[in-house]
Amino acid sequence: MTTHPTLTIRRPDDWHVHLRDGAMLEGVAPYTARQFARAIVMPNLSPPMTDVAGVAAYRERILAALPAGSDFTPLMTLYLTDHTDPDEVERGHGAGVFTAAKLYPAHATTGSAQGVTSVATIYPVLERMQKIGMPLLIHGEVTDSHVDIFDREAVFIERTLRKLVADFPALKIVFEHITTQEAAQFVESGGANVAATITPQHLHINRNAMLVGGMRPHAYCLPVAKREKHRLALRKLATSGHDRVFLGTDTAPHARHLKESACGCAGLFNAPYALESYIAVFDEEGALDKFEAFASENGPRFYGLPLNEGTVTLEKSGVTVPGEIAAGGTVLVPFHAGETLAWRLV
Ligand SMILES: NC(=O)N[C@@H](CC(=O)O)C(=O)O
Ligand SMILES: [Zn+2]
Ligand SMILES: [Zn+2]
Repeated sequence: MTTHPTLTIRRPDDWHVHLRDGAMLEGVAPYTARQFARAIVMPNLSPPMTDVAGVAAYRERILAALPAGSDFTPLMTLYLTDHTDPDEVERGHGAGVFTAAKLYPAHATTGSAQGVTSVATIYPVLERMQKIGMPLLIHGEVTDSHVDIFDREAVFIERTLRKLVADFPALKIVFEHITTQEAAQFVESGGANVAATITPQHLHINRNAMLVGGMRPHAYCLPVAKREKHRLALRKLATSGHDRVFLGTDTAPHARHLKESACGCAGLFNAPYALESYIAVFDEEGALDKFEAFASENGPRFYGLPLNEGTVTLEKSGVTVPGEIAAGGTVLVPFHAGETLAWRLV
């Protein structure tokens, strides 16, 4: 009998997920709950989650969608708009309903039509968040039609993020799903209050995966995958052991027919094999000793939350990802569809 190498780590969390609502929520939530103890749940539903009552009710729907016996904890977020009231933010945070608030520049991504038109309009909200110690999560892309889509993250750093960080030196900021060398450098050289999440897809693929040999909608997400040098910079940062960089899958399910379309939706469904996808990268980079910090320690430390008790074990015995997964009365194509990954969650 051959014995496979194994790796046991403290139970991990996912600091960026889209669980959706209704039948889709019921279909996808068990995949995240199987791999992670907690997850930051993004608020870009339609309509978006803009108040305490709405977010509290959404949390109940998530808990109701979990498999019997699951101890998964959804950590909820508020969707910021031009009209967000600082008092509502503080009330929801104080009541334990909002873990964080999410800044979507208006029209940057899926479900961002009611996002913030100019960061200046929410300065009173950011003042309050800084005061009460509530993290700000940012989809960091400009939406200016004159800016090339591959440059939108790097331009956001220069036009918006540098000033934001300077104006709110004590505000905890998570630069979500970073995709560029510029973002990696910004976070690495930033202060103790600036962190980033990195998705599995941006560690595995560059833009060729989307465009070579035909248009491949299942590799399309936002921010869009960039050229190879950016992927390599992200891999270096993720596997470096840097303590302000952590796991956030950005699992974002869209029905197959809505992705395979003349105007396909942005987002990858990576929840079912997320840990398998990440650990492949750490193994390839010779950095398995850094995986636990990235997956299970850096996130809770940055958010000021306790580390999870318990462990999960991964085994280097291989797992083949199915070509499609039925969920929510429709069909989803998972990230790595049809591929065999070296490690599997035991
Ligand atoms: N990442 C994506 O491509 N899509 C996300 C939105 C987001 O995180 O920007 C979605 O909700 O579908
Ligand atoms: Zn986003
Ligand atoms: Zn997202």
